Amino acid sequence: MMKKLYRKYIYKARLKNAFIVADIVLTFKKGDTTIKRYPSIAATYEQKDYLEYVFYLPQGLNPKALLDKKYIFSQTFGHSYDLTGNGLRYSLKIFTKQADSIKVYNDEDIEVCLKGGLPIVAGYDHFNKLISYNMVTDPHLLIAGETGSGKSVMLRVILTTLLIHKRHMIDFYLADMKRTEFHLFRNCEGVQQVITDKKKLKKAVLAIHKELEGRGDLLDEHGLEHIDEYNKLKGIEKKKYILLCIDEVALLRKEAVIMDKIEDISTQGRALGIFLILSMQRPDAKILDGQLKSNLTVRYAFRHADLINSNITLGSGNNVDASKINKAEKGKFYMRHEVIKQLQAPYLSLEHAKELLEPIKQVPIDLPPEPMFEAEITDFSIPGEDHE
Ligand SMILES: Nc1ncnc2c1ncn2[C@@H]1O[C@H](COP(=O)(O)OP(=O)(O)OP(=O)(O)O)[C@@H](O)[C@H]1O
Repeated sequence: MMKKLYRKYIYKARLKNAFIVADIVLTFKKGDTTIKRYPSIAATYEQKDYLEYVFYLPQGLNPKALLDKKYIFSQTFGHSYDLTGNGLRYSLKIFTKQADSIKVYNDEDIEVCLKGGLPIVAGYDHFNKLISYNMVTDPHLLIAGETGSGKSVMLRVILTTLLIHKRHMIDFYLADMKRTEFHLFRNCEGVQQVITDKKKLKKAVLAIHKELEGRGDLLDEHGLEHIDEYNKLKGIEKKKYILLCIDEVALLRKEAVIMDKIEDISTQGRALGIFLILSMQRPDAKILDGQLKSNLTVRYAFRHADLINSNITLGSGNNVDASKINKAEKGKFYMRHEVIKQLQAPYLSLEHAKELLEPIKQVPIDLPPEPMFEAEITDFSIPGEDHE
């Protein structure tokens, strides 16, 4: 009993000290006296995997004073924490146990992610909840991390999930610049092209860019703002979403035309239903310079080489360092979405993915190659479109 009380005292003292050090305080004058009110710690609960604090901000203290200084929690307790609250009452959970290192991809958890939009799977949080987000609202994703940190498995998870559950909504263009992974998706329904060389990629990117411009014109003509609105019109041919996924985009750093068009897609793709997933080992400041980087609003940072690289991917000043992820912690990453969270990617082996994709494999037909990308570079039409 005594021990427990003492522990609670120590816990409270640590959090109180954090408030003092970060100056999370309401200061006001009463007569000649300056009064300081720190948040009041109402309770501490020791749970199996975490320690929870409940605290209240003093009335009159802008919650921004707390949220701007959240860094103090990672400085005091490490990165495994979760802060939630309503402007007055807050819960701060400090996780004492790391989540299990392997979470096998399973239908039950994926099912929960499938409601609404285009679900992009991320990973398990501290509550063992599989987090995902909607690509229609957050259209472009960057995945970065050192070799062997889990990027390819992550892409396998994302693409397999989309192919199995949402292929009727998307045309997939998958560019595998390392020629290692995407053969898995060849001949799957929905996959328009698996591309492994720069020349073909250039044609594909130019064609997608042409489609981007065409869709822009269509929206202008109809006075609409989003391709989803266009698709609700009667008597039109619906436009599917287009997903361009490029593994190891850094190999394209000298390809000015490709990079230029990709930047355009990143700027205009949201409204036009054309989305990007780009992955790279080392976050390349040149490639990620300027517009493209700011348009890749969702970022997954697996283990990075150092803090400088981590800052390129996640942004600086957030007190998160993806180089601190241990080499043995495969599939662990920071997701930058609305906030930065540490997650554990589901593990999907190649064999398991093959098994899942088997029912949607089409028998390859020995026909001449797709006209869209094999034709002369002047032919930028998208298959399935009507042409005069
Ligand atoms: N989510 C995960 N859970 C458990 N283990 C994983 C996970 N992701 C990857 N691994 C393990 O790490 C190994 C390397 O992963 P992966 O091939 O995805 O790395 P990578 O970042 O793509 O590397 P490279 O850039 O060299 O291709 C996998 O073969 C697997 O054993």
